[in-house]
Amino acid sequence: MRIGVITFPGSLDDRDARRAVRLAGAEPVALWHGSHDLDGVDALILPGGFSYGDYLRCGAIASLSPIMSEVTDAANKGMPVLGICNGFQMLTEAHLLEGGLIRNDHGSFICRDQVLRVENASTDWTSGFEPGREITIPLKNGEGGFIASEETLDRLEGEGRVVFRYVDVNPNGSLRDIAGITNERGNVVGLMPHPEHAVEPGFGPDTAAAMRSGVDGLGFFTSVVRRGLVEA
Ligand SMILES: NC(=O)CC[C@H](N)C(=O)O
Repeated sequence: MRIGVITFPGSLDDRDARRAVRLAGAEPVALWHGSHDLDGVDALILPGGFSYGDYLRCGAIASLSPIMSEVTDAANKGMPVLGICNGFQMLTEAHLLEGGLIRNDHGSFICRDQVLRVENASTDWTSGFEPGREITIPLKNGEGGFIASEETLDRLEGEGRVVFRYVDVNPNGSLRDIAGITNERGNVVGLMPHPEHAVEPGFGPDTAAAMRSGVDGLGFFTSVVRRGLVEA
């Protein structure tokens, strides 16, 4: 399986995403935002970072990059697409996911190890987790507050499209503690915390629970690889 990781001007975590893909047993493919060529990949990752210096709104300018028309077509045809942090912001700006991300309610950038509950373990990127499993992965952002209308929130909840919820602490004022969501089909997933930074023991979060595994983020990448192999 070949998984494309798109680099935008100001991307930061594209390299770690490619490393996570490799550790999960797939081939990472570096893609450039200014291209219209997805190079025949089987899945896509929009990585974290500070695309276009976070001007206007985080992810707003990157969502208009040339490659986003191909990303949109591929997503609508069912290709697995994962947006991590800045990538999640781009997916909402591109209307591939609902809602939006606003400035953290406390007004500051936050960087911490964050516990999440996997609420939906049937998406392309979470099928390897048991439903309800709690995982710890890093969180680092300035605009992580998830918002949507009450009607949209009710629909997301009713359709099981809240994929991750913050546990213990709501770090940014996200409505209903939502950390990540999916589209109707379950192939497009976006979340604020960073699974690609928790894929190797000794390099991820240093809380006691996370130290026991250190690889809570790897399941995102192995989930899509396993699904790809099953469907191949
Ligand atoms: N880690 C990230 O991707 C950060 C996203 C964005 N620049 C923010 O601060 O919200």
